Amino acid sequence: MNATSEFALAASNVGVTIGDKTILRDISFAANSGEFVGIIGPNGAGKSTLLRGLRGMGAITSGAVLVFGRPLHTLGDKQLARSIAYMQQDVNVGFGFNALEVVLAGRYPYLKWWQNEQREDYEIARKYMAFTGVEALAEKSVQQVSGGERQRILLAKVLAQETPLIFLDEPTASLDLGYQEEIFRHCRVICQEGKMVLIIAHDIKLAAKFCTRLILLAGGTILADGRPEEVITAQNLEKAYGLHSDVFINKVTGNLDIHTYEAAGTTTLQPVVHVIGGGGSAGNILRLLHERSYNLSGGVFQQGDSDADVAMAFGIQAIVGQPFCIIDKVQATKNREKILAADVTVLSNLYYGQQNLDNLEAAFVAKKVIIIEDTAIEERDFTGGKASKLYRDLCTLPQVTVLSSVQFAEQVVTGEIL
Ligand SMILES: Nc1ncnc2c1ncn2[C@@H]1O[C@H](COP(=O)(O)OP(=O)(O)OP(=O)(O)O)[C@@H](O)[C@H]1O
Repeated sequence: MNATSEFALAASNVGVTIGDKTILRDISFAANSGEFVGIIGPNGAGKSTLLRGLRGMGAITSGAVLVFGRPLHTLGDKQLARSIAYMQQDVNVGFGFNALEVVLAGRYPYLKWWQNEQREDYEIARKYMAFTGVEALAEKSVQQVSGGERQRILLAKVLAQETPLIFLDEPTASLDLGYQEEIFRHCRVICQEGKMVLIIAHDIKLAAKFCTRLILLAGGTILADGRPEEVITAQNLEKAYGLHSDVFINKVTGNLDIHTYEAAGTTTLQPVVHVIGGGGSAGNILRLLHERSYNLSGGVFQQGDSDADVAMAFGIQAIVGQPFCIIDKVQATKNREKILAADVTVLSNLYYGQQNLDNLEAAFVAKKVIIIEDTAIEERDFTGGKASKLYRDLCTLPQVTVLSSVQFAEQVVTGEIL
């Protein structure tokens, strides 16, 4: 079988119907050797049915599957077993077998019916047990190993089959975070060595971190297929899972991250709110209001400031200035335009220096102001008293309400304010 000239795996218009129920329809994709493909999607989307069908274990009722250019149904059992190794979900591991015997069973496609495993088979089994870190368990009964150890033994078995394609159906289910990451890391190495792995995963963030490509299944068909950042979008998550979310690159981890929330307030017309902040003082306010679907803007934040990052992650329009620079005329004007356009302006528990004093001055033009005060202004004033005076003047205006951040959050949730 030529492993270089054709796609390793190609499905065209694959469908599965059981009885009168259509479980899969119009599934088309092609994958190359070296690709680490994650299949994600909600419960009942058809992921396991697809994997079984692609392995020739469940009847495909329409379409075609090619393995290195050859129709799946033309491959004999042993040929198929030398092409695709498949780790099923919740597989029963034979009672009374030790770990080495389980892994050795992966060598069956290479043995004649009268043959026992040869020295080479033992060497191969031990090699993959060492790779997945279970070599020391070789003589141990598989009934006496932990869930994580069991999964790594089964992964070694699948690898010992030495196939160019490896299908894994939720191999990380019930594993702790450490073992989950380990399985994905092993798969990444295997793919870098030229195999193709198709893995069903429920942990989208983990799949996005390790897989080179994701296929999102929903309602029995492919909703999205591509690089993780192309597939994992708020729109796709809403369509597939009915989830309200924000998808962003986590600055701490550098990985794609998802913030999910229960949408509230979408049925009524929400007021326009402008949040004045900076230095991390506005992040919680922006998140709270964004989750409740307020029409938001923010500023003037500084580049690199976490308030600017929160606004960007949530797609909130923000005015952002240079770090350590005085708010310039353009930013000051834009800030006032947003304040004037807003029904309510929230002034966060900001610390003031000369460079951001204009944020406080700008609040005077607002129709209605909610000041968030967690710390006395004197402790936040690095302007020699200028900010404190302005702040006290602002507090005396009739359109101003002063609340702690806890009171503000409570009143937003109960709908008393805004
Ligand atoms: N043999 C069968 N007969 C009838 N319906 C079936 C059969 N096998 C699966 N289904 C149905 O097909 C749909 C897809 O099931 P499948 O197990 O492929 O989903 P899945 O995406 O793997 O789900 P999960 O994430 O819960 O494991 C489900 O609605 C399931 O009930």
